[in-house]
Amino acid sequence: MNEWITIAMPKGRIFEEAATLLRKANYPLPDDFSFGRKLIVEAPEAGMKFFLAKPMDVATYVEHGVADIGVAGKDVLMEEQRDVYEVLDLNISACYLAVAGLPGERREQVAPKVATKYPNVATQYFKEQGEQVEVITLNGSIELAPLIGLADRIVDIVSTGQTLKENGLVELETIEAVTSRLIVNPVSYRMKDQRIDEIVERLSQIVEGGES
Ligand SMILES: Nc1ncnc2c1ncn2[C@@H]1O[C@H](COP(=O)(O)OP(=O)(O)OP(=O)(O)O)[C@@H](O)[C@H]1O
Ligand SMILES: O=P(O)(O)OC[C@H]1O[C@H](OP(=O)(O)OP(=O)(O)O)[C@H](O)[C@@H]1O
Repeated sequence: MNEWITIAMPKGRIFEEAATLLRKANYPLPDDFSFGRKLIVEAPEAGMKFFLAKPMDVATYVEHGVADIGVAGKDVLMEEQRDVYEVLDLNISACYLAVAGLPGERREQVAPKVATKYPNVATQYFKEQGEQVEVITLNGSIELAPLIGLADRIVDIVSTGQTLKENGLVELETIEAVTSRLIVNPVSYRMKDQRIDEIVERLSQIVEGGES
């Protein structure tokens, strides 16, 4: 067998779509690939070892080289700014980052509070807009912040818009489109270039063929 490739997979909503891509690319994945409570699964025939990580942590594992490659949302890559190569847009888990708030929020307010799971993205965005804000970092349920008076606006992921709608919030500005990306550790790319190129090629055929 060739050398092993270690892959960091994100738990949660991206996982199934990424697993479907791998299956379509004909990688023989083991029966326990749904992981359950297991965190590491091997696919010996494919020469691949997978581990399951929090989506926000995938780029950290890849940067440190404990994973050769990984699947991460563009939102995570923008927030984390890790030293990894972003080699392929997998075109899955599409959503976007946006600014939202209560309807009629006074935009001229001095240094409004902005709640978000993406403090770096929010800070950078408002700096580019020339607007002074106070960023408050939360770990989830971001839409709650303006409803209970913690923040004036939020920066968060929007997909269907359902969460904003059900909580009476409105989108104010779009920041960036988000899809999941294949990322690679720079040293792994040098040491295992043939194997990684083959994976990128097989996955890109599925993505470009509109099969993802
Ligand atoms: N509503 C959504 N629709 C589509 N993609 C989304 C949505 N929300 C997030 N994503 C994408 O999926 C990735 C993972 O989101 P997910 O909600 O599974 O994990 P998380 O919220 O970061 O982690 P956790 O819920 O475990 O704290 C995000 O980084 C983003 O790229
Ligand atoms: O536009 P929608 O389709 O409603 O999706 C957007 C919601 O999905 C994500 O939340 P998630 O489900 O990850 O929960 P969280 O609050 O724990 O981040 C995101 O943070 C929004 O709240």
